[in-house]
Amino acid sequence: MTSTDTTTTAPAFVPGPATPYQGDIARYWNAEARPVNLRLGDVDGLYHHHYGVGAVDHAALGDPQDSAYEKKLIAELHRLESAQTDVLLDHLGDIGREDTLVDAGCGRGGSSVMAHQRFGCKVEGVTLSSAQADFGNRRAKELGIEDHVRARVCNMLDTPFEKGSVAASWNNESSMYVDLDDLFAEHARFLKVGGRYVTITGCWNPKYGQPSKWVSQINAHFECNIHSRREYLRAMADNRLVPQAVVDLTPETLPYWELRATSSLVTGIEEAFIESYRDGSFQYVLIAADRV
Ligand SMILES: C[S@@+](CC[C@H](N)C(=O)[O-])C[C@H]1O[C@@H](n2cnc3c(N)ncnc32)[C@H](O)[C@@H]1O
Ligand SMILES: CC(C)=CCC/C(C)=C/COP(=O)(O)OP(=O)(O)O
Ligand SMILES: [Mg+2]
Repeated sequence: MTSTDTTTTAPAFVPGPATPYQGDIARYWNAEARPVNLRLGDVDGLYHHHYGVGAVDHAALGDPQDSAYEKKLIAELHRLESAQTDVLLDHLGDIGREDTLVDAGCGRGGSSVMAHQRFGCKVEGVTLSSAQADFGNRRAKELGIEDHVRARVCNMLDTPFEKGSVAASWNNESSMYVDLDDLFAEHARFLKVGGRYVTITGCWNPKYGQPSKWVSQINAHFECNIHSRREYLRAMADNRLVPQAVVDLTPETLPYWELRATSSLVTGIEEAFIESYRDGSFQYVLIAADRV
């Protein structure tokens, strides 16, 4: 058979979006090509669609007047985004090479690749975007890990994974696109009893009262629907997910945003994140939960 002979393989069945909203989100991510994501990913081939955590290494950045400064700034923002994934992976518990993990809302697959590189396990990513799934599968092939890391076009509320078959799963900045009860019911279905679920997410702070104007601006910018911290905890409790750790990463992510706001790659959403984190209306949170 030649590489162009397709007669023996039927094309995979890809269902259409479950709702018109999901069609909007698929179109959004199919068209997305912001330099702030592609140029950061080009640093080492890990492509993320999430934000960074940790202190800025000012010594590594050097003098802003230096001609190499912009390149160093991009590398530093990317380092902080990969550090965010490391924090998420730190909370997955003991994962073995034989385990399967699910990356729900996997984007271009950066977190999936890092999980495989750390644990040697299989990682199944799902995204609404065929462009993202193709991109992630192409990267996995280039890295020679396509038998362990795979992305597919699939609604994370209705996945093909068997009941109780998954050791751990996560949503890395992807839970603001779905109803949390539906989301956690699906994770609880495919996770093993004793398995681990982790989310890193932006959520509005019930202590503030209602979503602030900044939160509304972020929702409009990304066409998403940010939930409150209370909604996360309630929906987990209702779906056999018992929080083991709730970590407020807001102070850890602010330096990333303050640095990003000085770069040439700004997208215009920086002020909304900085102001809402500062006024306490919005929080960057990690929740790790046991499937009981
Ligand atoms: C902000 S990106 C995060 C990507 C990735 N988790 C990361 O950290 O790089 C949001 C992702 O959620 C996905 N998504 C949104 N709703 C989804 C759904 N119902 N099913 C599957 N993926 C979904 C989008 O396709 C996109 O890949
Ligand atoms: C914390 C919250 C509320 C996140 C919303 C989800 C989202 C769009 C994340 C970043 O994606 P990206 O990396 O594509 O965005 P950008 O282009 O701004 O870097
Ligand atoms: Mg980004």
